[in-house]
Amino acid sequence: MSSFDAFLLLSFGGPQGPDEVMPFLRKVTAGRGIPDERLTDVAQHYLHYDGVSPITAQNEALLLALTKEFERRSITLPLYFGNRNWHPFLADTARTMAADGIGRALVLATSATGSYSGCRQYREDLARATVDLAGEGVSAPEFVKLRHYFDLPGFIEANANAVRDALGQLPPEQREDARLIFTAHSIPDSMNETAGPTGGLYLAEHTATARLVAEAVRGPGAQFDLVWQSRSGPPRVPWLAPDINDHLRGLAASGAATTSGEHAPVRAVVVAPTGFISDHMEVMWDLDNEAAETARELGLGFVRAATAGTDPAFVSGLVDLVEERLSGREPVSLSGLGVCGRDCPSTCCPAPLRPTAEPAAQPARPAVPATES
Ligand SMILES: CC1=C(CCC(=O)O)c2cc3nc(cc4[nH]c(cc5[nH]c(cc1n2)c(C)c5CCC(=O)O)c(CCC(=O)O)c4C)C(CCC(=O)O)=C3C
Ligand SMILES: [Fe+2]
Repeated sequence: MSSFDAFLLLSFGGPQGPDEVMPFLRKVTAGRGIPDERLTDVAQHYLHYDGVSPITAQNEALLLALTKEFERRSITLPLYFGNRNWHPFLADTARTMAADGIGRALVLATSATGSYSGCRQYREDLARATVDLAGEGVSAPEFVKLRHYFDLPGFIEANANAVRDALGQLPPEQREDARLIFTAHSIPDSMNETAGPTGGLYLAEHTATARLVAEAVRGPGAQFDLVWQSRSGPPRVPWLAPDINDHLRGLAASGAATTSGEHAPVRAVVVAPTGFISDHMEVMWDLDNEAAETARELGLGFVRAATAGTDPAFVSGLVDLVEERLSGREPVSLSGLGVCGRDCPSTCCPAPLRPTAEPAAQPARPAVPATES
């Protein structure tokens, strides 16, 4: 059994005012081949909310809820918070942890699934912070990233609660037939193809979450759609499709195939962003503004389900995940995909080739240790 002396919440980060929007976006997209028009577009999403991304406040709320749950269960690890792209930056947090005498920390990333963007890039961030601190003569803690939690019972329960609440907001006559649509962040097809030890893990994990939530709400074999949102990158590069807006148009035009093979008109949808653990900018802009507007134009009833956020079932599930590592308890996998993201081979989820980026603009990628138990 291994011992840990701290817990680190590791996230993406987001701007906290209008002046921070462009510097944040440049940092996120450096060397990524994202067209300038897309950057200007996304800047408008943030500026619409006075340049404040919701993600930092959401993470602070999660950290507070986790702190309380640690206390309730008498887990004495101190909790820290650091980000990849904005304050508090991971390297600063790691420096504080080192000064506090932390030797080994469990890390929870705010992405529940695998892929380069959702998993490996966080491992690289941890490795880079360690290298950066070593350059200052500081020895960073050893970081151990927790496994993926896309099928954690508490995550499924929190999302199922949210879908039930959303269905309850539809007019009674639309509830039973409302289409359950799950969304996650689109990624390039090629990133999905290389996700996980044998490929396709991003799609497999999001499909598992969607199925488990749909079945928790409507019973075994329940119908559901899994679609994608927030695509970026040049149009000629294929990303996971269909996009939520195209999907809504398709449903309105041709209806949905029922189990008996007929096409029934779709009158209402519940859209559950199970690919996000809290209300990120992508959820607020791409769903609450854009997709809601598409549905309105099509005359479709539309309710967006809440994200897991600080739902007590989710918070408790995350602390189960911590206790699993503290006590060596057997992991629970509801989906049958098994334990994902724990002992990753070094070839797992490789950084995508970015043909449009200047080689010099590529940040140096520190080696990621193959295993880390
Ligand atoms: C899989 C995935 C998650 C995981 C889900 C999770 O971890 O929750 C995620 C999270 C997030 N992505 C975020 C923001 C952005 N992502 C971008 C760009 C990209 N994301 C990608 C994928 C993902 N992204 C990809 C393949 C790109 C293309 C560039 C590249 O190959 O790296 C861009 C650039 C502009 C644009 O093109 O949109 C921005 C601003 C925020 C913060 C939101 C806030 O402020 O609330 C969060 C949590
Ligand atoms: Fe992103």
